[in-house]
Amino acid sequence: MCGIAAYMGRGDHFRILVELLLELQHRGQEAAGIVLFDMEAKRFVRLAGSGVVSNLLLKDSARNISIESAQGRYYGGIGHVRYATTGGYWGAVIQPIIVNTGGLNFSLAFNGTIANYRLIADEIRVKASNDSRVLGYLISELSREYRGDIVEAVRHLSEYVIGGYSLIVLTNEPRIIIARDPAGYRPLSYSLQGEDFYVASETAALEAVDAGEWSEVKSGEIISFDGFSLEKYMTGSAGTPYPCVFEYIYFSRPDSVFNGVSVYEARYRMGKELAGLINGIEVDMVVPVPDTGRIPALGLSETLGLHLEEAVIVNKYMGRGFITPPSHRSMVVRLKYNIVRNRVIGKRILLVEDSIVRGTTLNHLVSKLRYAGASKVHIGVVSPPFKYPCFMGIDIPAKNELIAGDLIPEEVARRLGADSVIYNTIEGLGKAVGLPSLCMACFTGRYAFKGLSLEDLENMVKR
Ligand SMILES: O=P(O)(O)OC[C@H]1O[C@H](OP(=O)(O)OP(=O)(O)O)[C@H](O)[C@@H]1O
Ligand SMILES: NC(=O)CC[C@H](N)C(=O)O
Ligand code: SF4
Repeated sequence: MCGIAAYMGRGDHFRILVELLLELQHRGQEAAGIVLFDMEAKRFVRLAGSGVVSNLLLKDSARNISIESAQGRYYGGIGHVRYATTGGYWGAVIQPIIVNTGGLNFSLAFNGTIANYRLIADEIRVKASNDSRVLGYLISELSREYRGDIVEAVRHLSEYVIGGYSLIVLTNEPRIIIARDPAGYRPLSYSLQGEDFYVASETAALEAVDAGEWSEVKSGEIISFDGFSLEKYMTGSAGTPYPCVFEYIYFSRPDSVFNGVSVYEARYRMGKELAGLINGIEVDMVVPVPDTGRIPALGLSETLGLHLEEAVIVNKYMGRGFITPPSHRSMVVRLKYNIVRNRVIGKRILLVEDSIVRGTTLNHLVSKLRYAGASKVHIGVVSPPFKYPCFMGIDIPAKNELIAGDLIPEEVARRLGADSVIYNTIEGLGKAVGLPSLCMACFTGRYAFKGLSLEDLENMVKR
């Protein structure tokens, strides 16, 4: 799940984009990039590299760009933090990318997955090992069909794409175009203050940089800003929205609002829903798995009147384990948590977790709690069992990598070394979010792509 951002206005473009990306760092830690439009040279300037956003500031060219930006040389810019879902990890295909084909020159940053990118690449006869480049070429190809009109190209994108996307395009006019796919899987929000236009994946980022009153881009909506006027369009094929429920469970910041629903409140209610399913076990305390497990643990402990103990301490410099590439994931998770021993010795613990996907986190944590002296370790998890892969922007892997793929909760508990695992229900989760429709395909196996089975989608991604 990547983070995307944009700014066009009278302020210091580079500084504002760095700030927005820092506020979106939780959505991608593998690479970061910024593209600005240089008004004097009439060209794009790009600063990009592997790792977190602060690494960008250490690059040789960052100082110059920052000085020139403060002097007002740039007008319009976009940024990206990457968490890979296709192609290679870390620095492989860092966004924003720059597309320069057939007379069109623009930069693109996108959040999501284009599951059929290989098929599209064959069709439009381009070579690409990653979906972002193919998406760029497809927008370019479609724009040519519509006499260079990128908005019209984006309006028709969903007729070709299988997957999910929120995207930002910066043209060399310059103009910023932002869009969410018709299902609205991924978040995107903006704020227009006079002539200052701010865009960020999440509302919390806009609030944190004081961008003023924000709005969310609607599912299927396309917005274009040229520095003076803002125009809104709708994708031709806009249908039922299916926002990603995993944004509420884990991905988004709790201080964000997604489709008008506070992520904090949704997480709190998930904990309340789970509380109704805890019976037949005796516990002395509720212990959250930090960070994301904290708010559901609060909802659960307050509902059951149980003591909440922050007995798992997190090393925040390790980042997020789930979005760490496989080569480093186990090390990150092993070093990320430590236990406050005197708080858990001889205690019966109910560990509250937002999600169990591969089981990496709880494998480490349950054994650490046992070693620290906990007498019982039960696990309450506010999402239902993850059983199916995601093709819309989250690296939820093939069934055989999912711990609950083929196992019942008792077997999952045994694998993790826990006394029991209690999962939320699909109904309880839906009720906690409270929207009329949601994507929950990773729990149900029901994808919103007409006529395509799980097998078809898996084959599409593999080929
Ligand atoms: O079963 P797994 O495959 O380990 O995935 C699930 C875990 O990963 C996430 O934590 P993460 O460390 O990414 O982020 P957080 O600090 O925001 O909780 C999530 O909160 C779970 O703890
Ligand atoms: N998490 C994302 O949105 C990833 C974007 C794109 N699919 C990539 O892998 O680079
Ligand atoms: S399958 Fe799961 S992770 Fe993917 S978009 Fe749907 S709810 Fe989100």
